[in-house]
Amino acid sequence: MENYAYIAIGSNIGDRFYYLREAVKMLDSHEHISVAATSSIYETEPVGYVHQGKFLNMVIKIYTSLSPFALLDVTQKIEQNFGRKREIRWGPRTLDLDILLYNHENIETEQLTIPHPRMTERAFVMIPLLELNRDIHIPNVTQHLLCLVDRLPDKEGVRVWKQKNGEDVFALFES
Ligand SMILES: Nc1ncnc2c1ncn2[C@@H]1O[C@H](COP(=O)(O)OP(=O)(O)OP(=O)(O)O)[C@@H](O)[C@H]1O
Ligand SMILES: Nc1nc2c(c(=O)[nH]1)N=C(CO)CN2
Repeated sequence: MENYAYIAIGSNIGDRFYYLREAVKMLDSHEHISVAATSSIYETEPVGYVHQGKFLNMVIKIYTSLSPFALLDVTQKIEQNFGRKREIRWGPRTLDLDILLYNHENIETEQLTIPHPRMTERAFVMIPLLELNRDIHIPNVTQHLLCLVDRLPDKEGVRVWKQKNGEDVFALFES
């Protein structure tokens, strides 16, 4: 599994914790994906379309032998598996998986953009990402990421909901 990727996971309908856990389990059970690290889980105020419930958000790091497009196919199938409906842009969803980074690649196609185009504007993504790797480098971003996050307007709405517990990927889910 020669490639790494960071994936943001969000849910704001139903049993949000269940959806996050199942998404991580389904990714890890794929023969070409191995989950290497999970952030804490954060409860976050909705951004964009604000008339919806709070989200649970987290970021994970994976290793994979899949191409970025094959990985997108897997994440979209997992979303569909949990009955995600796309009704309102940035609206409520049982499960949302965004590929943030794939190695150090820049990809710009209609189907897939990496780095994820809105990731640096979103504290609900950047705070868990920096928890996993404070020294992470995002292609084409020259600003210091901690300064960047400090200026994000949604930062106050991001609170730890379940602290990461130990090094085991699934330790988080056992308590
Ligand atoms: N890096 C990426 N990760 C996931 N999907 C992506 C990415 N880049 C482009 N897409 C495309 O975005 C499309 C719409 O995604 P989606 O409906 O999840 O958007 P959203 O979650 O409502 O908004 P946002 O993209 O701002 O998070 C997907 O069908 C997918 O093809
Ligand atoms: N707090 C929060 N707000 C959002 C989220 C999300 O995951 N968390 N996802 C969105 C669309 O991708 C739009 N707004």
